[in-house]
Amino acid sequence: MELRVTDLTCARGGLPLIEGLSFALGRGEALVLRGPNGSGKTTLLRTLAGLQPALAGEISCPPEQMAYAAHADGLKSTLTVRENLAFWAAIHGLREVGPALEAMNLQDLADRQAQHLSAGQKRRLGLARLMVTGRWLWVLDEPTVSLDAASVALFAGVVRAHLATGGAALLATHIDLGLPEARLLDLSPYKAAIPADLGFGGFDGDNGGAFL
Ligand SMILES: Nc1ncnc2c1ncn2[C@@H]1O[C@H](COP(=O)(O)OP(=O)(O)OP(=O)(O)O)[C@@H](O)[C@H]1O
Repeated sequence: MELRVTDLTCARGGLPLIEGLSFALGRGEALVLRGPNGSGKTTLLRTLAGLQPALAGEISCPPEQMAYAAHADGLKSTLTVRENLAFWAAIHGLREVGPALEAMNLQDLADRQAQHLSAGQKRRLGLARLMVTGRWLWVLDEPTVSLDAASVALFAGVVRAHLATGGAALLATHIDLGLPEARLLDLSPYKAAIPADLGFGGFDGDNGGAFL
């Protein structure tokens, strides 16, 4: 099983951002997306995860096989850390949350409500959630935001363990995760041409869609 993306075009706000993108990601592999702010990394991940349609191209793997972690952690604020994990585990037909608690160093916080966690602790819980989905393909958007160096290292270990058990990970990140085995995919060559029918100055891809 693998993720195969063929000749993909993605857009945000109605404007194509990436076009002609093809790559493959198999089990046991990690792929890190690279590209400057606004180059479309989040847009690509959202498209793969089925949150928005592709303008063109093919994605071989359905969103149901992916665990997507976006900027927002998607936590239930009044549930405890353990209850949050149990909630997600139940949705995915799993029961065991102990290894996920341990892997992201959450045991001492297991009975604390998510709303009372620090930003980094919330992020650790959001990442521990990946482990109770049972899904082979992790699609991760800036997973290390708010994490300290020790937690980044913990997370790299979790990803490595996932790869070792036949998983795969596609990540957008600006930092060095400490995963030297990961391949890099630079999105710069796939930058979409500005549609000619815009008819004026251009589009600044990094300012939220303001026209110059
Ligand atoms: N909801 C939205 N509506 C319209 N345009 C958007 C929206 N969200 C983002 N954009 C624009 O789409 C472009 C691509 O954004 P995207 O978030 O995919 O880039 P990115 O490569 O992930 O950036 P970063 O490295 O800053 O996280 C940017 O120009 C951005 O301003």
